[in-house]
Amino acid sequence: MIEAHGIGFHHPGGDWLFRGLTLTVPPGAVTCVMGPNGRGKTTLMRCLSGLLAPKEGFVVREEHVAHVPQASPSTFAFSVLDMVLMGRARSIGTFSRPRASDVRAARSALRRVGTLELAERPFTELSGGQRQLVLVARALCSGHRTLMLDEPASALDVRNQGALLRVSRELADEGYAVLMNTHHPDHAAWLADRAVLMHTDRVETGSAAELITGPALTELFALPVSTHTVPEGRGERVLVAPHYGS
Ligand SMILES: Nc1ncnc2c1ncn2[C@@H]1O[C@H](COP(=O)(O)OP(=O)(O)OP(=O)(O)O)[C@@H](O)[C@H]1O
Repeated sequence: MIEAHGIGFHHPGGDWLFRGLTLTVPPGAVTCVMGPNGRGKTTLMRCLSGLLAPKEGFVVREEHVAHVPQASPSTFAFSVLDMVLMGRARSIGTFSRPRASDVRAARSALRRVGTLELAERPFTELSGGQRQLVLVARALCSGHRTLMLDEPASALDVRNQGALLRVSRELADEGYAVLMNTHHPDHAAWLADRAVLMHTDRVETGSAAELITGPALTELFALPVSTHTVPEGRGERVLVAPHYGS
């Protein structure tokens, strides 16, 4: 659980990205943050996880946060398994060797995101999408029950996007607090229980069902967006259709 009380942030010499923002990232739910490029989604996530200190207000965290950054190249050719084991650095200790239970947890996290067969490969040789999935496994392996994922699907093919969405849903159903920045309103419509819409002039927070609507997304992205309800499984699914123009 994370609670932000009236937080605000601006970079040195920059305008306020948000001010007076109060929101909760509750356990047992997925909260999706959406907004245009450069609006401040990553900055907000870094304030919530403790990587940045807000310039006003304060954040209450019940426990450590597992943060999955936007996929970035790694300089050192660690094996994928070692990369995931780094998620357990706090429990392993700086100069100790991982225990068998740590290795089991790392392999289990890799299996959960469908990348166990990559365990012995050097992380530097993976594709962008494979790296993203391994970084999610590293967060899972940490044992922390608050997960923050910064655009985790940006390099994934549609099958792996589906796998990531299903794992995120399962984790929330198991009681994790999941916060996800996404450029895919369709993903948010499928996954989110709660939403944070970072409009140009304000930030809205609330239930996903109320906030993720055609008119709200049209305003958010300054582009016509419609939503369509279609049958899926035993329920219904909201499809989001941006109208890119001709
Ligand atoms: N270290 C920094 N110093 C100064 N300005 C910064 C710094 N980091 C980010 N910014 C600026 O803050 C604003 C918000 O950046 P941020 O990365 O939070 O946006 P975002 O919504 O996550 O963007 P995107 O969707 O493109 O990833 C941008 O205008 C960016 O240029």
